[in-house]
Amino acid sequence: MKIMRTPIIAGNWKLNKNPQETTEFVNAIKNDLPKNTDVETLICAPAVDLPALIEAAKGSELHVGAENCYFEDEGAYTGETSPKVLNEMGIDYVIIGHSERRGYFHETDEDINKKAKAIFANNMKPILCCGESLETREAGKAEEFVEGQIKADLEGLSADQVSNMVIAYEPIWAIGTGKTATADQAEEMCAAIRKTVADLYDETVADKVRIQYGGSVKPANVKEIMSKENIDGGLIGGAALQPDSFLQLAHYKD
Ligand SMILES: O=C(CO)COP(=O)(O)O
Repeated sequence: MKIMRTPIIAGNWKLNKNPQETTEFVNAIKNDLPKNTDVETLICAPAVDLPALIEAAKGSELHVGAENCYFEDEGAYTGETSPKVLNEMGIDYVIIGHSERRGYFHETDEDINKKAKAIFANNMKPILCCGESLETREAGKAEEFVEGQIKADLEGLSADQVSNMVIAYEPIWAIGTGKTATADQAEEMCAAIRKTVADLYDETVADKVRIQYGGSVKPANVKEIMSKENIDGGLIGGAALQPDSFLQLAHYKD
């Protein structure tokens, strides 16, 4: 029996859309979103689009998120985004540890852990991404690898914090490739992540933390993925860029 955690359907726009496109997208979806208590919806946009996203989403069910931030609130860190300012602007969630940031921008588990702490210190919630490469999966080491990421990234976080955050399992080989992990593969890893949280904290925390799957989620496969016991949401790239596709994902229960 699936424990009831509020499902969370989130778009990660990556480096796509400008402020005008952001406003147009939100205007196209905002009156047709599910009630927050039924399915939580969220768009995570590039930092330069956040003022437009926040303005357009005002008064609607849509939550607003950033794709990244720094772990310091202020100082001499040219080019970085302050978590303090994101909170002041009205941001709810911040994605951390996406494989693109780990890979292209050399973010370490230590950086990601500091970011998680900074996000909580600023009253927002992290969406912590984890996931293995194809090479690691083929070597039979996927679970061990992801467990290592989770342990390092959650280091020093309280039970209450972890209960309120989101973890996104995104196998690198399924991102933007059209190659989805099967719903069973996704479920297997999400269950392993929940068990890691239970081992690090306790069953209550593990029952509360929401775990998303990400990697080629689309309207055609979202229902099956969301039917799995340990999957509480989707973190969606490509299929979250078009309003009609995002609405179909958000209404996967209908
Ligand atoms: O990386 C992802 C979301 O963070 C997944 O991207 P796609 O849905 O385009 O595969």
